[in-house]
Formats: sequence, structure tokens, C-alpha cells
Amino acid sequence: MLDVRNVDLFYGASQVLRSVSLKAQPGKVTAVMGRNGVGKTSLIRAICGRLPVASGQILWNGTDVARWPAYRRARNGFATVPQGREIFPQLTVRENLQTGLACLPRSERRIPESVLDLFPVLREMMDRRGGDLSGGQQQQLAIARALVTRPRLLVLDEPTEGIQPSIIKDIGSAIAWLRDRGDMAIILVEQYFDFARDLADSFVVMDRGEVIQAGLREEMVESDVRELLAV
Ligand SMILES: Nc1ncnc2c1ncn2[C@@H]1O[C@H](COP(=O)(O)OP(=O)(O)OP(=O)(O)O)[C@@H](O)[C@H]1O
Repeated sequence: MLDVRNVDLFYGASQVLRSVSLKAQPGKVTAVMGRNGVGKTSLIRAICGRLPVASGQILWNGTDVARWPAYRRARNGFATVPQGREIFPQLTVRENLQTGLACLPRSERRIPESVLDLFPVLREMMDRRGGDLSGGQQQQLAIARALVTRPRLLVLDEPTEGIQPSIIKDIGSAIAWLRDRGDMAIILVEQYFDFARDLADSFVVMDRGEVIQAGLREEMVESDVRELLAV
């Protein structure tokens, strides 16, 4: 289980996270919501080790990993699907997936069939270049690249951004399937309310670097949260 406690984060003198706490449990989706610029991506980067926190704890099954480098967290089960996907356009789909394997021991560096079963379109496109895929296919590739490490914590940053509705549905089904498998904690950063609500077990809403609302999905009052998300 991931237990983020009172994390503060700064860019230079500017504080972008203020005592942020959240939990993520295996078999559950924690949705992180909030308008543009409230600190969601910074929070994800802090969790995955791409940005150093100034204070607070990031407990992973009881161990504080807040000072661990990103590669060590990756080896211990953390995987991220970054905002904007960060696909290598010149590499093939297969090569993009292989980049995800780097944190695994040599003997385990293979692309699991189950990942391709989840996104069959990728199997058909293994030798195509990443840059030739549609936005939705690239998003599926980014999720698959995270999954090849067989993560125990999957963090997705706005996976529906700029994606057409039919593929959003496929991505939602894939996330639900991974959640229901039960061995992975999932953090879903999302501004698309309906998508987040359909998948979430619990939620946090952020504003200006702080968590201003949090609770279980049943406690998520649609009108309140929509208001907090409105620009
Ligand atoms: N590298 C950086 N240096 C300085 N300030 C930054 C940097 N990256 C982000 N910020 C600022 O930190 C704040 C939080 O940004 P962040 O990207 O975490 O928000 P967000 O909620 O993920 O927004 P979005 O949905 O637009 O990605 C914003 O005010 C942003 O301008």
C-alpha cells in the first residue's frame, strides 16, 4: 500500500505542494482531481521520484521511499504513465515497450502476453514507429510500457487527455480490469469527472497545492466536485 503523508514540494522558492496526503491500496483506484496547475503532476512526480520532496513521507508497504531515486522505486513496483505519453516517436512499438523493461533483472526482460491481450491493437503494430500511432494508440502504448514491469503501483496522469471517446472507453475498461485483478494499487489523475467517478474507489480533490476534499467514492458529491473542477 502507498501512504503519502504531508508532502511539501517546491520549485525554487515557490511552494507547489502543501502537506499533501493520500493513500492507494491494491485492487483500488484513487482518483486525484483538480484544475490545471493545482499540482497534480508535481504530486505524481514526487511519488515516482522524479522530483525531490522538501518534507513529508512516501510510505510504500511501510518503508519511507521519499529519498529513493526513481529507478529504485521502479524496481520496487512503481510505474508511471506520464502526461503527454512520452512515447519515443522514432522507436517501434516493440522498442518502446522494451524501454520499460530496463528496471527488471535480465532474466525477466520480456513483454508479457497479458499486456498485449489488454491492448490487442499494439500486437498488430509491433513494428510500426511510435510516432505513426494515433493519440489513443500512443496512450495505450504508454500504459502498456508501464505494465511490462509488472508494477504494484500504477500512476496514470490524465490518460484521457486529447483521446477520442471510443479509445477512452477501452482505456477505462483496461484500468477497471487491472483494478479488479487486485494486485495493483492505481492512482488516476484525471480532470474528466465521469471517467474518474466510474473507476474510483476513493478520491482527492486538489486546489493550489493542497488537498481540499477527500473521501470514498460514495462520499463524492458530484455537484461539489464538478464545481471544484470548473475553470
Ligand atoms: N518546472 C517547474 N518550475 C516552476 N514551476 C512549475 C514547474 N512545473 C510546474 N510548475 C508550476 O507548479 C504548479 C503546479 O503544476 P502541475 O503541473 O503540478 O499542476 P497540474 O495540476 O498537474 O496541472 P496540469 O493539469 O495543467 O498538468 C503550477 O503553478 C505550475 O505553473
